[in-house]
Amino acid sequence: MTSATKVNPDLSDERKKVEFDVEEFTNWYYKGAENVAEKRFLENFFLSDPELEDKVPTSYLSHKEKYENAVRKAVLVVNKIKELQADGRGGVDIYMALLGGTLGTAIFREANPITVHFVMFLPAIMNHGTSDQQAEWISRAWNCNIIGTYAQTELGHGTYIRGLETTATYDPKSKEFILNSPNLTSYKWWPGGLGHTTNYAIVIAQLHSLGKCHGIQPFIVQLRDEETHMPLKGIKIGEIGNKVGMNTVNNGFLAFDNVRIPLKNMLMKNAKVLEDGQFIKPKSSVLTYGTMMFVRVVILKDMASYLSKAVTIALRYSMVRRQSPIEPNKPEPKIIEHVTQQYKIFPAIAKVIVFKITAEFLWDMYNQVTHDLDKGDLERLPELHAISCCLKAVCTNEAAQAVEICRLSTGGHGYLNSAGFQDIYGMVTAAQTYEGENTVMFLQTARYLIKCWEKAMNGEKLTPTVSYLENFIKGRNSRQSFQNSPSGILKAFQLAAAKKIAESNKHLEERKKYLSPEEATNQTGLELINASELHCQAFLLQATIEVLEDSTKQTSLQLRSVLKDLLELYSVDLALRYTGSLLEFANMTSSDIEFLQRSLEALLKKLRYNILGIVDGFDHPDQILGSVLGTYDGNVYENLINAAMKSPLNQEDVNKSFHLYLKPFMKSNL
Ligand SMILES: Cc1cc2nc3c(=O)[nH]c(=O)nc-3n(C[C@H](O)[C@H](O)[C@H](O)COP(=O)(O)OP(=O)(O)OC[C@H]3O[C@@H](n4cnc5c(N)ncnc54)[C@H](O)[C@@H]3O)c2cc1C
Repeated sequence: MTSATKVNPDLSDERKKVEFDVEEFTNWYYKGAENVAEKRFLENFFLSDPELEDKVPTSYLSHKEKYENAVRKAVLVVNKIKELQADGRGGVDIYMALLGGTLGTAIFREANPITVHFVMFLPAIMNHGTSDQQAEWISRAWNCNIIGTYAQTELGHGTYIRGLETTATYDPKSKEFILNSPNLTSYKWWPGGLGHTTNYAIVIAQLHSLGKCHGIQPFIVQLRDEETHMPLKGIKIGEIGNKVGMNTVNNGFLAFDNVRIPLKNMLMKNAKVLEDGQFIKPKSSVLTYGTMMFVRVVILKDMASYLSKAVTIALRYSMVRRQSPIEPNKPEPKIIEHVTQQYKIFPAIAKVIVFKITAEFLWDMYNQVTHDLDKGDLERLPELHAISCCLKAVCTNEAAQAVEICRLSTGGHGYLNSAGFQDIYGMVTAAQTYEGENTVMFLQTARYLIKCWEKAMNGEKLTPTVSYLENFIKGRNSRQSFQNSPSGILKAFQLAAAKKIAESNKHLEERKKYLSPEEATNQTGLELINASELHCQAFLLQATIEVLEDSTKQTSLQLRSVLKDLLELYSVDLALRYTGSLLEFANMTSSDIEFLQRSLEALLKKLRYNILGIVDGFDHPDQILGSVLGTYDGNVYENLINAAMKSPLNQEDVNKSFHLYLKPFMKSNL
């Protein structure tokens, strides 16, 4: 972690003031010293390889060069993983660390072009393929003899997958499907790696057989020749162009003109087509939820990781940057002394911990539910689906907002690409849209909440994440006054969520009297989203309170006290951000708000000298941060000028444009 250069005294002085053992926090955060050792080993193994280092910052490369460099590195990384595995080291976790997360994004600042192969193509074959199909494809895919993507979204449809227009028509004579893109809006659009990287895809298409449409089904389709990589006959393929971020993912488009694939290429674990064209319905559609939820857990973990990078950069910079005397005639303070600056960064640091804890909580819940599923028990599946939808939406929304605030907290220098915020933001904001657009995610959770409300009103027992609705209906907590503590704030959120769900349901029912149920839901959408968000915020707080209480039993008093302060800061900030809902629904008064405001200010002050230990404890080496403002040594001005000197324009004193354009132009006006 330590840098070879001399540490800026402003930062080393700050480090001396931290009251807890930073390594103890790191071990707690990564759940054990063994995990920390493994993390550090992997970081060193990959980041010390000169072939994976970018001599010229990739932001100076052309779009094409960036892509080619990313493919080169993707191959190197997979080969290095195989090298590790040959030494008996590491399993699937290594792939997770390198495809996204902090290590993956240190190597691929704008993401890895073959990530979708591992996180969607392979899991799709495992989840939707029969054992014969798995035997045929998995080892070739796992060894990267073929590289695939997941092609669902089209130009015309993303969210509404039933509206997809690509067709797969079964021909019983040849025992083949014929794939077609009947119009421009049916072009596949967005799949990662589809442009020029992959040669296979899972294509989601409308299945037609014996003159009937049987809805969307997954097909495995070869797109390019395995030797020449040329697109196969009838396949039109390319890249969709530059994006806000993730520019090395090579998202592509794809169209089919009478492309034939054999019957065995429809993934048939669930629905089936027989040789004569007969369609056999799947036994249960819920079985397909598994992959989606797994990906959402990964997204939550990634949000914590990406935000932890942004807060580390913002906080370290704030402890070496001096600006604007607070009192006249006094020296300029570190900008962290401005209380408004503390408020920009400290709550975001608390969010990192809350998101990480909740991701792990969700992961345990996912494993429990999958275990129940294997025994044929589907009871908790809708609950898991509902909570994973709103968590995905809240955590990606909040992470995107927080990363942007971190950037703003570093003033003008944060706007430089070398500060590192742009790539982090590109990764985070993309997750607000992919794997289920956030508004739609909130609405899916709301649908579940309304169903639970109806059940609770009928006296039925509810599953744990919604059991607070039963308490509310029984009038157990509706009269309680607001209490300023994490558990008090949690109760207030549960009360507000319950009342908002009740109110949304009331308005929904009123509208259903003169509108169709669907249009009534549409008209009630704003309130439903609000209810869903309150429910989710309550869950995040509840999970964190429970896990922190349990996991800090063995920690030192000093660390426990700082984690308690962070939890309080998180909950107080949350309450202040939602005063509208809490005043309306949760017995909050204006004097409660005044008290919360004082608590917030007191907590910022309390955390002021310990907070650096938390970001240092996230344990991100400089290469992971990839930021001139966030290095461990805090020598930001030296870093800034060194980075500027890497600009290709600075490699010569006079650029040719002077002789070509500026000089003739300037002299012509003599
Ligand atoms: C970086 C990135 C990577 C991606 N990778 C892949 C990939 O590998 N494979 C793949 O198949 N796809 C991929 N996608 C596509 C992604 O899954 C879709 O963009 C996403 O599902 C949203 O669909 P859409 O773009 O059609 O938006 P739309 O569905 O058109 O949404 C536009 C607006 O309409 C609103 N809206 C839509 N429906 C409703 C509703 N029912 N109620 C209320 N509001 C609604 C939305 O909230 C949004 O504001 C990727 C996208 C991105 C950005």
